[in-house]
Amino acid sequence: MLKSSVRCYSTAKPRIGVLMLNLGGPENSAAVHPFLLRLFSDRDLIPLPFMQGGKYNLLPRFIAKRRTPKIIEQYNRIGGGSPIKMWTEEQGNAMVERVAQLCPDFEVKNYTGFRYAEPLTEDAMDQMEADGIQHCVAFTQYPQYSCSTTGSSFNGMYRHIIKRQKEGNPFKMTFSAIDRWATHPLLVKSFAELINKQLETVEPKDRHKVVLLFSAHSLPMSVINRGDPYPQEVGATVEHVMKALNYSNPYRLVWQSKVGPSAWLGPQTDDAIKGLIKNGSKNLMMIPIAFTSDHIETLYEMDIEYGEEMKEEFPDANILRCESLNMHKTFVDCLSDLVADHLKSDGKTIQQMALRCPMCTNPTCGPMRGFFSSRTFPQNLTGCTSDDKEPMKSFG
Ligand SMILES: C=CC1=C(C)c2cc3[nH]c(cc4nc(cc5[nH]c(cc1n2)c(C)c5CCC(=O)O)C(CCC(=O)O)=C4C)c(C)c3C=C
Ligand code: FES
Ligand SMILES: [Fe+2]
Repeated sequence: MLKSSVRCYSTAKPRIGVLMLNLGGPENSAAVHPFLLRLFSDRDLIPLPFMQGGKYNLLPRFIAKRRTPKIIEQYNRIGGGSPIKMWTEEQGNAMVERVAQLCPDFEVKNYTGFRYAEPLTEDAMDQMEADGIQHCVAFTQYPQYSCSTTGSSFNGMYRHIIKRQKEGNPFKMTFSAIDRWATHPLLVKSFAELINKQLETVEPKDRHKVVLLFSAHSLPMSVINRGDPYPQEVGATVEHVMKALNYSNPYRLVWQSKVGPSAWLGPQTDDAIKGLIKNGSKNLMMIPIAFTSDHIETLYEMDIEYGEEMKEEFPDANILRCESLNMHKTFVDCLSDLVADHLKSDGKTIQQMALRCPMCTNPTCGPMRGFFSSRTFPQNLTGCTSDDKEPMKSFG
């Protein structure tokens, strides 16, 4: 629990901006191609061959253009676009309302910073500075850390900070980061509550037979073999949730959304569903364990591809899907607690941030990690005495 004993002596409240980082998604058909082009041009996500050529490299353009019609079709099936912006803004608004109660000594505003769709992270950072924000908390919306997701957003932020420095227009605001929260007790509680809610739709006699299929976005094996912490952190979330459920049901961790022909971490969610049904498990529940809201991966892939279409093939099967975290009350409390804890612990980031992947060869990862892991709040922001501060909790 948070103590309410932070004493502040400055009169004006420090202005904190919480930058909610995520991948983003296209809001309409016209936004699909620019989204995919940014995504396939990101070397922190996909180290394609011949990537050194920067804007002259044609491979991302070729892949994005070829993939666009198929992805437009998928977004059309879920209403024309991704709801990720709507959810991120609603979550952020509710979060700062609660943080205002938990941390009355700070003035806190939320911003959305997407990697591949608008509002872009770099633009959001510029906006924060223009709004007079004194300190930016880079708050990843991926609970489990991967260098291809949170790492990519942080690298992007770092490059933008350096760019403005070189242009002679450095940021005045300071930065700190919330980089991972895979085992935060309120995240775990949120999942347990939503799973129980879904289990209640099953007849009591069959409830304990439902196989809980925790499904996370997969990663290429090249990323796994580099030593990326994501699979371990996703596994940690799953184990904490199962413990909260008192291991009430059989369960497995499976991986979805493989892209392209290279090897990705498995088993794939669709193969696992088919295999389990063939092996006699008729009651299954998919749980999106690495996403904080609905978007194409839940609404199209899980609900349509693995839900509706699978039911045509296996009419006897009962394939459920646990609701996404979206605006679940306990989840909003989770986001608020993370930010409040960060502010009250003086923005100290955890040691984990300084550790690069054992096989990392990306020269931009080093400086970025050093930058964020060494950040603390400037004293004049909080005006608090040092013995008031609590150590930041680690939820990695
Ligand atoms: C934990 C979340 C995610 C990880 C890890 C991740 C890795 C990853 N993704 C791609 C390629 C694509 N991802 C796409 C969409 C997409 N990815 C995530 C999350 C993670 N990605 C989300 C939430 C979404 C949906 C966005 C929305 O609709 O709002 C896409 C675009 C869709 C498609 O073309 O299939 C691609 C491509 C790679 C290569 C990767 C790891 C290296
Ligand atoms: S890829 Fe993980 S630290 Fe560089
Ligand atoms: Fe993805």
